Amino acid sequence: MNGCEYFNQGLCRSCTNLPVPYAQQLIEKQQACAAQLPMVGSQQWLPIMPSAPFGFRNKAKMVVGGTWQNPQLGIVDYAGVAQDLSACPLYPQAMAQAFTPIKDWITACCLAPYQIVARSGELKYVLLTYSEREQGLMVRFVVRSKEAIARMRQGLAQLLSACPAIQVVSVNIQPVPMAIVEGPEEIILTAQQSLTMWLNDLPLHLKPQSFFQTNDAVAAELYRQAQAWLMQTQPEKLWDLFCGVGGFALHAAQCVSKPIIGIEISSQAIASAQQSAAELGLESVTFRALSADEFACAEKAAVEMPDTVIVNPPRRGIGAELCAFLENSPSVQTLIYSSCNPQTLAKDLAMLTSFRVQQARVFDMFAHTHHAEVMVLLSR
Ligand SMILES: C[S@@+](CC[C@H](N)C(=O)[O-])C[C@H]1O[C@@H](n2cnc3c(N)ncnc32)[C@H](O)[C@@H]1O
Repeated sequence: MNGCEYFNQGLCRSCTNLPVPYAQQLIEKQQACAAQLPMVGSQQWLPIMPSAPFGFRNKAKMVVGGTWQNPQLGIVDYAGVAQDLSACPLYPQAMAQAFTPIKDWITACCLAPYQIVARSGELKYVLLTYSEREQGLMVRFVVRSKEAIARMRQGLAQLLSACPAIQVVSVNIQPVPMAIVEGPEEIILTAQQSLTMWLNDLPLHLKPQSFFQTNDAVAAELYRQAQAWLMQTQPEKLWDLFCGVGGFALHAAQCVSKPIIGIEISSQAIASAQQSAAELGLESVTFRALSADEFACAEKAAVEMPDTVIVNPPRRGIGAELCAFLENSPSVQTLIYSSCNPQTLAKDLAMLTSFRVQQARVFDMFAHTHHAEVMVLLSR
């Protein structure tokens, strides 16, 4: 027995490591990361940050299957057969409690689940995010077209009264019959436009399309670790590249009173980060919506360079251009690289030949899977 009936009955295999006792999973994950990152010496690894074994995911990505009269939220196989995963133990109870009212509402609005093979139906995914401190939910419905939006607007009050934890409801339009989860257009139905996530007592305002770390407790420790390293190195000027809604930059501003610039490609995420900075009265932090590569190359010609850079890129890593930029920017003495993909981290570190690893730590953001978040402190 491992705490998940779906796994035990062979109905879901997403948590591939579930049969391995959690303490052993941590040992194996640490070993796998160390093997992928030979540039980190054995003495440089700090103890792995564990996750709670269950109830830790602050977001759920549910494929919608079944029929509008009897919708299923979970996974759908290639033959179109749906497996409901509403009782997945990775979700906090408050999130799990929302699934029934959401299903009832799908029925009330006659939202037909999208059929991949027939290319019929409307509703593709339900995406949920839970804020523990607010005890609030953001619910996004990914649909094929705008056909059902009027019905959804009309029924909104019914959904909010059936599940008062829901604070933000939006509809994402994804017309393309491909595996991409969401499309560029998002229509927010509620007056409230963002959900406030709290980490280490900092408010981070999450809008529907912005990125947020999956596991609150582990993310909070990730940001505290970055703070601890910054306290040691005492930066004079800091950049946070790929800053999202500002997690690293806002935490850095708690312990560094020098100028901090956060850069992120999503203007929505930047608006959220600016809102947090204003609420916290942080005048030393500025945020700009730009591609990190473009910003770095333009700034090099234009203004003062930083001595410290934090990077937290998507799975592809920072890539050759940004590595070359950091290599060729002698003012950059300290680099903190947080990665959700040890493979691309290893590739990037191999290009950063002027930097040496000082410390590294694995964060078990994605328990029961082979995925790992690794953060590394480097100095020139
Ligand atoms: C792994 S997330 C990290 C977000 C943030 N650091 C955090 O802790 O939540 C990566 C972020 O990079 C952003 N991004 C993707 N490509 C980018 C680019 N070329 N330049 C700047 N930001 C980019 C994404 O929108 C996303 O918010």
